[in-house]
Amino acid sequence: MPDFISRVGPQQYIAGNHVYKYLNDYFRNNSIKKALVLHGEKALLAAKKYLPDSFLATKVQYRKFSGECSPNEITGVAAQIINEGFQAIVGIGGGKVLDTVKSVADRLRIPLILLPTLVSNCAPWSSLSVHYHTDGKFLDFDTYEHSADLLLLEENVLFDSPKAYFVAGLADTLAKYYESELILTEEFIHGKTALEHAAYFAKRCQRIILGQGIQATVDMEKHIKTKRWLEVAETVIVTGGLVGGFSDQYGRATGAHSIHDALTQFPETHAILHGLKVGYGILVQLVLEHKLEEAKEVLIWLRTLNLPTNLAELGLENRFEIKEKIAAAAVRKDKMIHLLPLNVSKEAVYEAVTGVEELNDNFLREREQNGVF
Ligand SMILES: NC(=O)c1ccc[n+]([C@@H]2O[C@H](COP(=O)([O-])OP(=O)(O)OC[C@H]3O[C@@H](n4cnc5c(N)ncnc54)[C@H](O)[C@@H]3O)[C@@H](O)[C@H]2O)c1
Ligand SMILES: [Zn+2]
Repeated sequence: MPDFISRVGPQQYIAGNHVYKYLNDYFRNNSIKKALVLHGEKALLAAKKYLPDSFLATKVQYRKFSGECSPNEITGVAAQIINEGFQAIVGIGGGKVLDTVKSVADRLRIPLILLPTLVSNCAPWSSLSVHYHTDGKFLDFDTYEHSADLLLLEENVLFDSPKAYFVAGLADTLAKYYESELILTEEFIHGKTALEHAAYFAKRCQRIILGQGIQATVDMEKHIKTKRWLEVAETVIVTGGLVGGFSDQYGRATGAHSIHDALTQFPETHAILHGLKVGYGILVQLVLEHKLEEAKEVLIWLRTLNLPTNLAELGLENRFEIKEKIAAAAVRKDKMIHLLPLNVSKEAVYEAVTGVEELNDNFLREREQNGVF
């Protein structure tokens, strides 16, 4: 087995205005006469006005997504494709729809076309799917040899998509830098071109998101589509995807995502979007690494975006039992936190969670002293 495998990204990637028009060319160039479109309901509503009025030589049929990227859904979609002779699959939606069509395309080895309708994570870019049981419980994930054949990022659809997912996507993408920093060290990546690229893209995620993420969110609120907004959106979808694409197991989730996973044991956090729990996880990881200045920088960034930075804002009490449960779950043997080149114990995570509370208290105290309320 090779040391690591790069699955860089889609064969073709087009971002811009009215890019769905390219679908007709793509179908014609690849002699696709019949294609199935799997779509979310809101996703299709958002995408519809940018889709071609008609498909020239291709019969396109729409199928509504069941809501979960489950083995049942994948088998059902694959069966329809086989029974009705579709030659390609198109996904229109968020990460769950895209992950489903990726699994179907891998199973049937047919062309895969992705039209994401959210700026929430790098699912449009990556060659992997996260699978769930029909009831929404996590099942497993699968990586594929083939990436998407075509990825179309329609700026208008993405710009009009819900801001909450965008902001959560920023925090999730920011984590890519902090989670891989201790692994993709200068010494380790030296001379390994793919890993050097991964480290470059991870750093770029951090720089663009900390530097421009807040302003891009304001642009979205004011409904002013700026170059800056586009750059930040592509950072979430493309640059974030390139980190994992180039680095395989070395650029995976580590500390912040283990804290995220530990938080999911509390029903109070279920309604909080994935990226927000990961954002809090970055703080815990940085305190664990004793990087208090960086933790403060991320804390200010998160607070400016009104994202949770402490237990109370996650709906949890700052109590011994809660912190103990978070620490115990985060350091379970199978957790990615152990990929960090640190000896991470339950006690250390407990201390880090406590440290994040102190960081919050200090920040609020300083702010009060400076007369800002
Ligand atoms: N494959 C990967 O590399 C990867 C990476 C990160 C996350 N994921 C997976 O992605 C999933 C999460 O994806 P997600 O956050 O993109 O959301 P999602 O696919 O769960 O969709 C969230 C909601 O947004 C709605 N929606 C989609 N487009 C919309 C639009 N334009 N306007 C209004 N509503 C719209 C959907 O109908 C849905 O209700 C999880 O299953 C996660 O495991 C996969
Ligand atoms: Zn994540």
